[in-house]
Amino acid sequence: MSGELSPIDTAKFVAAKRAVEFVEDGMRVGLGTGSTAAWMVRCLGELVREAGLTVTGVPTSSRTADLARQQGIKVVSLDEAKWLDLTIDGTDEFDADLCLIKGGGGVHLLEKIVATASDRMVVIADPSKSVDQLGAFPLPIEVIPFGWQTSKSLVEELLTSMDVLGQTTTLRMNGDRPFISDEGNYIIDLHLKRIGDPRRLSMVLNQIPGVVENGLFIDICDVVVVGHGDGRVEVSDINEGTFEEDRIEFVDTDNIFKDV
Ligand SMILES: O=C(CO)[C@H](O)[C@H](O)COP(=O)(O)O
Repeated sequence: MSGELSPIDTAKFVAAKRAVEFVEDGMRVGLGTGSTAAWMVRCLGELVREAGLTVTGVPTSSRTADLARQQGIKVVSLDEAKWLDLTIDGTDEFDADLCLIKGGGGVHLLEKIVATASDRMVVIADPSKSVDQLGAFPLPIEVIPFGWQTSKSLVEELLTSMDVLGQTTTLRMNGDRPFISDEGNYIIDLHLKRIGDPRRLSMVLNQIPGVVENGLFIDICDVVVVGHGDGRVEVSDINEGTFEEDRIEFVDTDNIFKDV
């Protein structure tokens, strides 16, 4: 293993390295957002440059689009690609059913649209993302700026009848201004501590008109690849009911930091 990477970066890197093995020549691939997904974009870029792999990428954020282009990956919009073979993305939490909380980076709306338009979603994670029950990580909801305080109050009222442990809600900030998503919306974080019924919560949150989308991914993720700091990788496929262990022996980070 490389001595240059911290254990957490090694974990993210090996998960990403293993996940890009799912990508086949000619595939249209959804590219997630976040620090783990960035490793995946670099690993994919390396395959494009060094192994001649042909892929078309649909990024889930402007950040990922910039990185993908820098890595030599062809980038198109979702409507140009129409449908995707595969999406690879990070997560903030995943449970045993491969339900997720995403949106720590504020782009769960685009991530959910892209993952839902894919034959398969592969999630890459370090072990800290695995939870028995979702909810320790704040659940983001993207809301329309118009009447956002009213939408926030409606969400708070709704939470009183939900199976959750905490009910605090906060507007996500960027310094002294509200954080603005790529789509021009606000993000409200729900500090729920424990979510008893993620499926129901996801459905009812999206019934509030000002809520565009919540960060719960239910029945969307097919495979989770968990990397470890010592190079071990675990691959769980919920549809096949399989679990495999693997190891990435050698981490060569020189190639993946090359720009084209
Ligand atoms: O959902 C996301 C962005 O909206 C990210 O995938 C999630 O926040 C994980 O990020 P990281 O890999 O940096 O821990």
